[in-house]
Amino acid sequence: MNNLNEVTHIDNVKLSEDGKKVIIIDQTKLPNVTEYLTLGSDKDIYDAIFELKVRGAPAIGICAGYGIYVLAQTIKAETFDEFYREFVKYKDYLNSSRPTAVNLSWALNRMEEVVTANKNKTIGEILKLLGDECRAIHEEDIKMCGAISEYGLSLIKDGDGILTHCNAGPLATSRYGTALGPLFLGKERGLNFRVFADETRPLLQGARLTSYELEKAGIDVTLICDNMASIVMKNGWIQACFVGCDRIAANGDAANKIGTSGVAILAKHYGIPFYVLGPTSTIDLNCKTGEDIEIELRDPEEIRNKFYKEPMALKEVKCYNPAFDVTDHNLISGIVTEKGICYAPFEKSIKALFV
Ligand SMILES: CSC[C@@H](O)[C@@H](O)C(=O)COP(=O)(O)O
Repeated sequence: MNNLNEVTHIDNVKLSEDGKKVIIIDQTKLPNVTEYLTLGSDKDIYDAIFELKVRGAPAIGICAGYGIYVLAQTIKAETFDEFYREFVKYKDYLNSSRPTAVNLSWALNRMEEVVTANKNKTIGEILKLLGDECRAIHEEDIKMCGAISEYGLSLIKDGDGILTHCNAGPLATSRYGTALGPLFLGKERGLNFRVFADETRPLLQGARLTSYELEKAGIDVTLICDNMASIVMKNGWIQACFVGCDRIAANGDAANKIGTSGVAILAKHYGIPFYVLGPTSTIDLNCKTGEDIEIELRDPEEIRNKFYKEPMALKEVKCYNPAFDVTDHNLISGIVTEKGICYAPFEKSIKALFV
């Protein structure tokens, strides 16, 4: 296996062989240590998602699917009603771990539908179907990332400079990734891109994960601080911006890691195309616009002293720490999904994906 293959085919979330545990790579330890964690309890799974040990919208969905399956197997119930009551408790608990990435509730709802559609079956049969469903969620994501990578690759050419924000590579998904997928696929086909990765304050997904994945795969990557995006664009080094997404509203407004909307505004200023790449599982038609998307607020300590030996601000200093922002659809050149690329007017092109 070459390094490229090792990166694109990493097993960041999987089910244990006996199907009773979820195994993840602890992304908080990367890039220094590759440590696998085995999750068996509801608290283990909740904490892994809340603490970003597993992160990235599609990976969270895959982990939630496997997680609820693992927990469903521990339910002691004589009747369907007893089983369903406990199942919903676990589902609601996992669903409350993070609010913004819709893939979490999307995967959990899919799993619940398996239960409700099969009330007449035995609990053993329902468990078997749940096992099939969570594996299908994972398999489908692998296929979706492959298709997104192909469509994304059609938007860029050999030698282009691409700016990305946060991490939307294999660690955040299943294989290849979304925003980084076209770059890995291009590399496989002998194309060379020059990537600028925003470090992505405050949790540094760009520094810790994106530059790690790209460097390991032999792709030309330069890490920059978030406030350097403007200068690299002005220098003429960026031909396109590729970012992932956590929830896309029906009008094309797209929530992604905090700082993404700033990149889009800069790109518009410099006349650089700005693409959002994500699976249709990240589209939430229940959100009419970005206004309907809940933005996760996280612990101020992540700004004050995470990753520093000494705190970087006084303990009493107020901090505002939204984990995501919404990029206005007017700033987006195209939304790349596994079913094709949506262009403005997004309301129409997004709707067409679901007919
Ligand atoms: C393919 S992952 C797309 C997004 O989930 C990603 O860009 C992002 O914002 C992740 O945020 P995180 O807080 O690290 O889970």
